[in-house]
Amino acid sequence: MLRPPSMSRQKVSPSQVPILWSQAQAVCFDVDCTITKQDALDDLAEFLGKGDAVRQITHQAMNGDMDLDLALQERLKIMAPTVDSLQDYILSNPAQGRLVDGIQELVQELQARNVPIYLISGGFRELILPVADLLKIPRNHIYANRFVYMADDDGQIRVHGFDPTEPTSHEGGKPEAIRRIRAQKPFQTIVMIGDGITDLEAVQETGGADLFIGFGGVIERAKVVKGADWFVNSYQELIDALPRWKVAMIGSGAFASSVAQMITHNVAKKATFNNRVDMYVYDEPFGDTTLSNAINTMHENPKYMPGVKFGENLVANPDLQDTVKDADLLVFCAPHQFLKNMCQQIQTVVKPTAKAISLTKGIHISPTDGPQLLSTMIRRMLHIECCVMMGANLANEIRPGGFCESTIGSHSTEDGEIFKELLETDYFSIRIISDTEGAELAGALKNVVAIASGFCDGCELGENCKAAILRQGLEEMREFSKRLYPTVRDETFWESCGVADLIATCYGGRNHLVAQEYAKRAGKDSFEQLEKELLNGQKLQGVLTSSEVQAVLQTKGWQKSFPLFVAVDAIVRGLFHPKDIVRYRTVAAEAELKDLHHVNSEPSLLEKRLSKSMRIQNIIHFDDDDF
Ligand SMILES: NC(=O)c1ccc[n+]([C@@H]2O[C@H](COP(=O)([O-])OP(=O)(O)OC[C@H]3O[C@@H](n4cnc5c(N)ncnc54)[C@H](O)[C@@H]3O)[C@@H](O)[C@H]2O)c1
Ligand SMILES: O=P(O)(O)OC[C@H](O)CO
Repeated sequence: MLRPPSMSRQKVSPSQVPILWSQAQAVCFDVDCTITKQDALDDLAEFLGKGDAVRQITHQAMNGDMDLDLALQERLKIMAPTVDSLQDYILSNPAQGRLVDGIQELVQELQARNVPIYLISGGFRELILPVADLLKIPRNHIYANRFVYMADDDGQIRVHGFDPTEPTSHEGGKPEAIRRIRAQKPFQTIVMIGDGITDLEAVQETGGADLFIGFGGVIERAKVVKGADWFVNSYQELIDALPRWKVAMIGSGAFASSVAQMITHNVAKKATFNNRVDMYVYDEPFGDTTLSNAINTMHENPKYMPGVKFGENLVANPDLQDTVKDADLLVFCAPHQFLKNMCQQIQTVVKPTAKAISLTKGIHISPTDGPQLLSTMIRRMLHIECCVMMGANLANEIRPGGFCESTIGSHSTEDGEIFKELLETDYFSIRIISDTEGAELAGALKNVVAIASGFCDGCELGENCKAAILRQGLEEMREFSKRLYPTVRDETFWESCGVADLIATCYGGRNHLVAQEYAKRAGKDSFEQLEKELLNGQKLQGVLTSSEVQAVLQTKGWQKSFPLFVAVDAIVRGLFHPKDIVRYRTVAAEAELKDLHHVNSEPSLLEKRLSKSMRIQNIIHFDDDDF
């Protein structure tokens, strides 16, 4: 008996086992009798007519009763396969037929959660490759032995031994392989799954695995049963214990409802998600009941998106804290003026491990920190990661049979993939980019250009003029974003979140619609009145965003570089007629003068948004990480 007694290790406490399993950042599998039904060397020996002798040695080694390298040498000596016989064996034993029941499903479930999988085997690489390929496990995730070949006197090329530099050719090879994996990627939690004593060893050494799951579906070894943190005979047990993302939608307006409709159907189909979706509803009376009650009875949002059916797995909840408290994935889709207050309400109940995505378009102006991206505000207030989804996605056009594209901006590819899995459908196609800031700013700023386009159409200035406004708008969106964040990429503006959203919103959006009516009525009715009259409770984002953009321009002294943005704001404030959008460059210059001489007028929207102290002390400051 060559191995040190394995029982000295303190086992993981039973309450910690499911937690570690659900938080596994990488899972390592033994191969023989764990992923495949046989020990490949035993099977090869059988194929070569040397089964009995080899099986006996394997059994001794797997039970920890024989030195590993000696066992390997002995078995190879007995078999001495030629290259041709190895090929014959591999071809006559396709990987599919060698797999243990349930392993393919477990591997797929882990892959769907972006958990990297490694194979760590005392077996041989040549015999493992077809299995790895079938399971879509990258070949550089395999730690296994390699045959060494030599030509015999009779001209046959035969296996002569093995490469002693591979970690699993020696005692303690499996923990060594895990140490090598950690050296490449600093995973916090690594799980090892296997049937043998050498697999159990992988958890017993410093730098080894954090949890050992013994697998007895092929062979049950008493020492492994005793030493394992968790012993299972079926992979279904592990699949059932995997976490399922629980989703909360924060918002219940038109777009929130269209998106919730897609989410409810996606989670019902995909095992990575909990089937129930909670939706926060800012409640209001609806007929003789409340909107949240109506949603729960009708399985649609009869006020903001009538006729679009949610799955029955959506639960509308007027209690914001209750909606988010168990959620792993938070989808923020409320008008941006309400977002800060919502974040304040849920600060103490959001799971620290939750992840967020913001679909909200706008910028937040913090009285202390100045302007912030909404994703930054969510990140800072809730201490969780937040990515964004922006795109040409008019809510009332999102439906089966239609088609649209959207852009997820995410610093983490993994988070981007999780949200893509949640949100993508065959009629809602998503691309992930890393330029989160560019995507978010494009989504917010296009609403300002949409107002300009509404002025064009309301004053019948023609398509040439509107195209010129859109071109200038796109240019200012790009320039503004890049000045705030030098990392913003030009290419982002060619994505759905850029030019496509600009076009959709300037032709079919609510900002365009209301600005057009404002122009038709020559500015006699305020945007606030028109919003009430035309949108049935839906909220405009462009007017607020316009004033928020002005706050940035004025503080930075950038007005001259953004004449369209300045002109839109001046028209919205009633300083010019909407038809003046056609001469936005001169309007921008005149607006500056008008503002200077307008000392006794009503405070502008911009002034209202800036706190008194900020104006007096002129202390709006922009730290690098505010943007
Ligand atoms: N509608 C679209 O086509 C669309 C598309 C893409 C992105 N977006 C963005 O998504 C965000 C949400 O838009 P939407 O269309 O889902 O909403 P909406 O404008 O249709 O509805 C307004 C929502 O605000 C809620 N509300 C009203 N007062 C509130 C308060 N005091 N506190 C909290 N909530 C309150 C209402 O109940 C309603 O759910 C916006 O930023 C918008 O720009 C909208
Ligand atoms: O209807 P709007 O103007 O709020 O724009 C809707 C969306 O942002 C379009 O993607």
